[in-house]
Amino acid sequence: MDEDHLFIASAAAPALILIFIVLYLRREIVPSISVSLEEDETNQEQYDPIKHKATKNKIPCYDPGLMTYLGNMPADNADQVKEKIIKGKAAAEVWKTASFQKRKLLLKTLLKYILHNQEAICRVASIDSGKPLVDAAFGEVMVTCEKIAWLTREGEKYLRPERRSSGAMMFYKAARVEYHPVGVVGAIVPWNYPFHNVFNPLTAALFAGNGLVIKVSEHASWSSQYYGRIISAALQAVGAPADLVQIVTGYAEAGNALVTGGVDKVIFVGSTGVGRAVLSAAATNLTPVVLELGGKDAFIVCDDADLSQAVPTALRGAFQSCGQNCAGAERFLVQASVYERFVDAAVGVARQLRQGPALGNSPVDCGAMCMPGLAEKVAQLVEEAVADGAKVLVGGHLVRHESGGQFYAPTVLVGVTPAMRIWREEVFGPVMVIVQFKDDDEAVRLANDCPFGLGSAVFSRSQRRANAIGRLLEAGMTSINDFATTYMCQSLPFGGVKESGFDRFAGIEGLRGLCVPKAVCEDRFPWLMRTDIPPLLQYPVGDAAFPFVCGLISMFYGLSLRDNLSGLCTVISCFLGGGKKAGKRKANRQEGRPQVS
Ligand SMILES: NC(=O)c1ccc[n+]([C@@H]2O[C@H](COP(=O)([O-])OP(=O)(O)OC[C@H]3O[C@@H](n4cnc5c(N)ncnc54)[C@H](O)[C@@H]3O)[C@@H](O)[C@H]2O)c1
Repeated sequence: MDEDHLFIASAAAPALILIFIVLYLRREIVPSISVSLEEDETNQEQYDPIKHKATKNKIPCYDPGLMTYLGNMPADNADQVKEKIIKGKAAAEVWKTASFQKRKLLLKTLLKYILHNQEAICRVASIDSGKPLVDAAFGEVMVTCEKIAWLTREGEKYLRPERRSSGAMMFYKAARVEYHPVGVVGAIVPWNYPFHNVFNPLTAALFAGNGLVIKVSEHASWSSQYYGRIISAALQAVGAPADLVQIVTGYAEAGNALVTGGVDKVIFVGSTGVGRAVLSAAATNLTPVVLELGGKDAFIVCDDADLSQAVPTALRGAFQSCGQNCAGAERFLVQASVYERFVDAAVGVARQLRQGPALGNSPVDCGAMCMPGLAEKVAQLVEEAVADGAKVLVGGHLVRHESGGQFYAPTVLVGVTPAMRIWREEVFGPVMVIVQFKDDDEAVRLANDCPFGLGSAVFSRSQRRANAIGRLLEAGMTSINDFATTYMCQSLPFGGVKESGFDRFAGIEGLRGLCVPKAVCEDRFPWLMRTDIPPLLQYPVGDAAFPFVCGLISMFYGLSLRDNLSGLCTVISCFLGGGKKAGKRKANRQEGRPQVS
């Protein structure tokens, strides 16, 4: 090395070390939290619906697969819910000024905990809902991690004030939208994904600067105590107000109190029937509501689809979490020429599915039905369809497991017609209904012949064809050559049309929906131009006021140059003539002289 190089190297080395030191000191330290799981250890007592009867104040909890009794959770009454809302409001007042850096730190603290405790989270969710660990890893943990990753990466960009055009007439004004937190969000969620259903509204609401009062389902309340401890620890670790998140456990009364108790926005995730009740209760205080309701998604397989891709995806769409997915595929529409092959392949796999308690002694593909009575409801829908001419190729019955758990067998059903109840009603269970179609028009007609419109999927080797079909589907979401991927792209809005609800949760739209979009307009060049009302428009207006305004309108909005120029001439002539008159009247007024008309 010559002397020059030696000199450069000796000068660069300290600079590099300095840069590393600065970067090291400036690195973000995400706090670690530790949360005890001991209190959630299950006992081995068998759940007994008579001995462990639900009461007004008490929710008995049990594992729907093993049927072990997990203990009771308190059922909040209306007053207790209102107290929680008040606490949440006070905390939200403090949190609304938290910097984006702090909000991100809170979310990253949660993410860090989740990543280091994936197994514990999946086990707790499996115990509470009956789903296998793999399904919990997908539907509870992975989507939550993606949501946090998106919020921390892109959320700030969409909540910062956004410039808007001010238009030709207002060229001298600067316009923008500011996104201010709504205050306290009230979320009411179902039982199907106990972990994700809590952390989904929580992460977005808190990131947008709000507090959250969340009511979990009476059918999956037990795990909420563990989530509550995670949330408290994370809030404390970043110095956020302790009361920022309030968890409500209870029945319909508690849900109703949350809707009517003064929250600033309601996110309701649940059935269409209860959604209607929530909407009508929210009308009392004119509280805005997002409704994320039921679904009965169509899954369309065209004759040119790659069946080796479509069939495994279809099976996951039908049997993930035992079909207890709002955006689960329920109606499989398959083109006639590939129908037999599709059915044979699906039946071949469905026959091999293992079912049982998620945390039992042997591995399972399908778990239990979380809600009591749901397995029987599914059985009734299938039996009725069979009585009307449908044919069960696999399953089609309740499963009597030694644990006594709530199981319905993974089922493949063909020969279903639109006249049957199972065609129109949400099953929310492991039933794959496969129907043939002739051509693309018929596929679209069948898919849209449904009161729901949440998700949808289209499979074709021609992406153009799949998109053409997808555009015609009455649904809030469409995945092309895949299933439910729109939800893994967390920048996309989630929500449906028709009886699947309205407004959007998740994505840019959902995040901004948790804010008040405040319109702000100010002078663009305050040092150069101020907005004064021209004298002839000041009260009392001058004689030329009307032609002046008409001239302005033609000048700015005329469709031809001639119109624009003619408007300009009118404005100038009014200004020169009428302006004087009005100016004189104004001067008279100011001097207390009588006005001359
Ligand atoms: N679109 C979505 O994002 C989405 C996601 C998951 C589940 N779901 C739907 O949820 C349904 C299954 O869940 P579920 O059986 O728990 O639904 P549900 O409507 O019975 O209950 C949902 C929640 O509402 C509460 N509730 C009941 N009555 C209430 C009232 N009068 N006022 C306020 N709250 C009340 C419940 O206690 C529960 O917490 C399915 O229809 C499914 O499609 C939709």
